[in-house]
Amino acid sequence: MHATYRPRRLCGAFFPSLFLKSILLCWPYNSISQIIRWQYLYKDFPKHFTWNGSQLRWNRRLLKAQRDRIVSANPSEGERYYLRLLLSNVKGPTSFEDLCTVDGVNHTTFRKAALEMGLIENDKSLSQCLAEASLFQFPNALRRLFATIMIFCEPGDVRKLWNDHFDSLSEDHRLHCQSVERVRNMVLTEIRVFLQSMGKNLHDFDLPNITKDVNLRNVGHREVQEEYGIVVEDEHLCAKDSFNSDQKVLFDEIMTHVDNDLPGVFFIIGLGGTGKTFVYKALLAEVRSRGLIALATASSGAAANNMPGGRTAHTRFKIPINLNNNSMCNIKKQSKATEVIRSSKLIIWDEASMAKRQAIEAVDRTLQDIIGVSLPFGEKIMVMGGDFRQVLPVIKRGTRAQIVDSSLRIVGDGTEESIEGNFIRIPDDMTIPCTPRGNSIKELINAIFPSIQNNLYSSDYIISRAILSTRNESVDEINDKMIDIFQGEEKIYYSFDEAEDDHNNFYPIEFLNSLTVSGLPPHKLRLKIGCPIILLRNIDPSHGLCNGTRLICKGFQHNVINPEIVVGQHTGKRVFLLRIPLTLSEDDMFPFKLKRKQFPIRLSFSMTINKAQGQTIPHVRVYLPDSVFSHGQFYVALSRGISRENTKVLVHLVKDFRRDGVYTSNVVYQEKSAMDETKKNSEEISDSLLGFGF
Ligand SMILES: Nc1ncnc2c1ncn2[C@@H]1O[C@H](COP(=O)(O)OP(=O)(O)OP(=O)(O)O)[C@@H](O)[C@H]1O
Repeated sequence: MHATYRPRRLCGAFFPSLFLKSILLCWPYNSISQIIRWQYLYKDFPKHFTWNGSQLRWNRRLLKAQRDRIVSANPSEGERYYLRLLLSNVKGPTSFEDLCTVDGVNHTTFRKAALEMGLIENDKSLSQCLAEASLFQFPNALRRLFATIMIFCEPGDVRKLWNDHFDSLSEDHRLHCQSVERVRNMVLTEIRVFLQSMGKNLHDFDLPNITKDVNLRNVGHREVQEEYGIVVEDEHLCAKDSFNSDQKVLFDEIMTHVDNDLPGVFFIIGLGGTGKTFVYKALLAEVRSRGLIALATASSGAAANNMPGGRTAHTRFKIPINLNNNSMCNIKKQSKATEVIRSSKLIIWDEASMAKRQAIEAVDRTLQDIIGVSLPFGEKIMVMGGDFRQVLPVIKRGTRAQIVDSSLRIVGDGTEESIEGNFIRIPDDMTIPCTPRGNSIKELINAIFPSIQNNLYSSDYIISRAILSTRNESVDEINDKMIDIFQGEEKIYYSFDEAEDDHNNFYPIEFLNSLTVSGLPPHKLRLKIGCPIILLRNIDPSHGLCNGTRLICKGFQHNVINPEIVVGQHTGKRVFLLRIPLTLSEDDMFPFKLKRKQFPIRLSFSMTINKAQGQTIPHVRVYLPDSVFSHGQFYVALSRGISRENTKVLVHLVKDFRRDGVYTSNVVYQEKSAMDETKKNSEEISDSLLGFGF
């Protein structure tokens, strides 16, 4: 891309002593008001204004906007690079002094200003992150944060971090214990537990040894102890008393297998909200109350969080990311993970319909191998469940045939009357009238977040509503508008992006920053106290931090965020999050590998339909500027709410499709797969909630 105005003027800001009449130097004297200036970045200014050299002033550009860019600068160029970075991020600066002023403090160098603004990474960010987190005084969460840093951030000097922050890490224990050695052992033991839950150990890092075990629960196989230690809730134990007939048949059948030590594989299929999770919880409680191990797993973190002791199937079985038809899970026969699986009486896998067929087959093969029995799932009692009307396994840019091949089964019954192929009519009482794009978003927001200013600090209010849409662009647009409306102190976190192995600087930072990538957080993350966020990675699944966990931001500092978990079994827990390096597992979108260091979260006033799968959201608005594009999306969107009255849809009308009423095109795959053949030979329990065993 080339600049279309003369470089002498563009470069003025880079060489102020040579070219005095640059934008920055002229702004104080020209007629453009401050309000207008604040709307534009330096690089965008020539798109909207032209420079009149004789009058030494900027005038509004009357002709079509010009394409432009600031000449590039390399980090090795020092101040020139940092000036460019500031100009690319600060809107409407009036002078160089103004550009270097952050929170009222004037900095003497561009680098210092960029650092204070969070535009460049601080060498001491990890230490600062721990220091800032200690101000919130949640020592247990601080120890988890320490473990998270060890796992995700590859700190250079672990021992120094430990020494520098030992006082804060041990603050609560020191109140009750005089012995420094015992306190150190207690802190290290807890950190060891957190590390182990994330698949690492204390001796993987340069940390002191535990000289004496202070926690008996950790003797022997910790994972096994942990499963035995899961508290059985009375509510779940008594759930069977309110079962409907289908649930009762299922529960009794599965418990007969448990009681008589019979192997069995069951698949529970039911529409969203028909009580599958209700049955899983009752089964888990019943088996655990007998002193046996029942493992709760699910394909998504959100569903795993809905069951006590729930883990994602990927974490529990260590399913490889890149799967083929012969894959095995990464579990060693002598490992603790194997011991837990061997000791279990029952395994539940919720949302198995969302898992890739190859993942389930890998678990089947692995269980047969580690248990040493060549029967399905090594003769374990395996209860899988799901709803094939919902979103199927995600195959990036996969064809319909590839998606079908990766799925266990497709049950798009497609009973809804459709016209012109796949258009279905949305009931009138569920539609919101469509207005031009900008207005419709405004109306959606007003409809679902009425009186938001009176509810800024009500987590229940905020978390019980969301706008769902198909694509990230719409979701980001809504979230941007919402965070504008949301009142309160704002914090902006910029990501630190790099193209791995790009030694020739082919991909400038500015370009990397501009990329919006599904599955990665934004470059510019705007947060306010009380705003809802959703986690994009499995950080610490056993403590509720899974991909899909919803949280509310309760506090922030420069390098750390302190949110509260607001859904699932860990509701109410305060945690710490920090910037971690993130890449995409299957990154074939760019000819380079994008590495983005950012808090692994997005705002969740609005989220994609796929991200909402497994979540229950009482007030839902579905925004469809374009129609859904994959099997089950529309069904998932409509089944997130808990009532028809509180679920409404706004569809942008399709050109050339003129009919009374609101129509949208739906995608339903009706192919049959191998699983259907199996089902034909098995006993169906009911249409609404069916299970089968073999
Ligand atoms: N027999 C029952 N008695 C009382 N409440 C029930 C019963 N069955 C289900 N529920 C309630 O109905 C709601 C929906 O049930 P549940 O979450 O188990 O459905 P689901 O099939 O797992 O839904 P999804 O597929 O969306 O996850 C829950 O609030 C649950 O407590």
